[in-house]
Amino acid sequence: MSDLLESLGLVPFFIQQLPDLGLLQHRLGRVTSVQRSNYTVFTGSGEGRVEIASGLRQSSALDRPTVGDWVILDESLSRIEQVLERKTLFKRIGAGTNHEIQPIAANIDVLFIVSSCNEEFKESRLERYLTLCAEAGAMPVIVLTKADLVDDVDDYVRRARNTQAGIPVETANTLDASTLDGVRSWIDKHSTVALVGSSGVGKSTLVNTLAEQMLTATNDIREDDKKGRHTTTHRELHILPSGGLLVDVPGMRELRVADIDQSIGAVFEDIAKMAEECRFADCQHETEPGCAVLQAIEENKLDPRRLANYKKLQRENNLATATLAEKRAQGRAFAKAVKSGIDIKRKHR
Ligand SMILES: Nc1nc2c(ncn2[C@@H]2O[C@H](COP(=O)(O)OP(=O)(O)OP(=O)(O)O)[C@@H](O)[C@H]2O)c(=O)[nH]1
Ligand SMILES: [Zn+2]
Repeated sequence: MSDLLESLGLVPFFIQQLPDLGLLQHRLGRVTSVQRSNYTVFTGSGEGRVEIASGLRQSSALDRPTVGDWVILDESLSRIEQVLERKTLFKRIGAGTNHEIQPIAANIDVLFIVSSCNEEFKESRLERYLTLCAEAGAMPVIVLTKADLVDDVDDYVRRARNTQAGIPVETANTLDASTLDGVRSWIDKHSTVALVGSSGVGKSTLVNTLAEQMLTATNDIREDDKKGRHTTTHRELHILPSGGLLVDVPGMRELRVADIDQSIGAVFEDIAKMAEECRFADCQHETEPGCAVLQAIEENKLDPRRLANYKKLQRENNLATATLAEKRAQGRAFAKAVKSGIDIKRKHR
């Protein structure tokens, strides 16, 4: 296997899916950026711009390639023929008219959920990101930045640890590389990481310090296109100089709730467990008698804020699911109306 493929994060999970190991030579690659129907793919023989085969173009949005995907190219190395099964997938509800669920980034192993030790820090925000991370199937790590600016870092760490059982929490001054050993310990040479967090918490600074200032230099590569103009290739998957990969796509920064029903239970395991003791199986933990969750709040075993956020995320998920179903029904009705319009026209001819 080429060193390049290895440094791109190729692991047995993907190799095992190849029908023929000969594909490793030139035809297996990883998607490093997507721009409309243009895909940049890195293979063992370097970087190339490709399109997708017509079969894939007709498949649902979720099945089409996205940044981080491992793909197989056709023999002419100009089209993506197949997308390998993904380890993890971050997705969102598309902004288009049909509200399709679209992939944002695939095969991210570790998600750094970045928050700073100041007013920006909110448990509810962390819980939201944790739920989305559980939905994607990635490993979450909370990174608390600006630790150099406060005296009570331990208090932030304690609060962050309470957002999900067993969640790792690292602290950092992102301007000082010597404080990043904890963060670095989560990045091994085959792993792909991504960051989420509010504006200003230090994501870019963290990335730049991790990459020893080299990333921004390699970020955008100017090259000549066929018409002799300068174009800028923007990569969204970067190889870190110290090994490991970083996905930086705009969509990751504004993660929104979409179909997280199962994952809410994973993050709020404590509440789910308590709810098993409620008298009524469908207890909403509002005013019901014999509610074990409300009792836990009364006994100071559960933060009322956490219960409120749990309910809020559930409501949002229900709403997103309902909106999606409604839009799809509207879409079908519209398609039917158009079709019957065509039928009517035909009859009149
Ligand atoms: N003292 C201190 N300052 C920090 C730290 N992290 C970030 N900053 C500062 O906070 C400001 C915002 O940092 P950015 O890295 O731009 O934040 P960001 O999360 O990338 O923000 P967006 O690009 O808007 O999403 C900059 O002025 C940084 O120098 C830290 O750990 N300690
Ligand atoms: Zn209850």
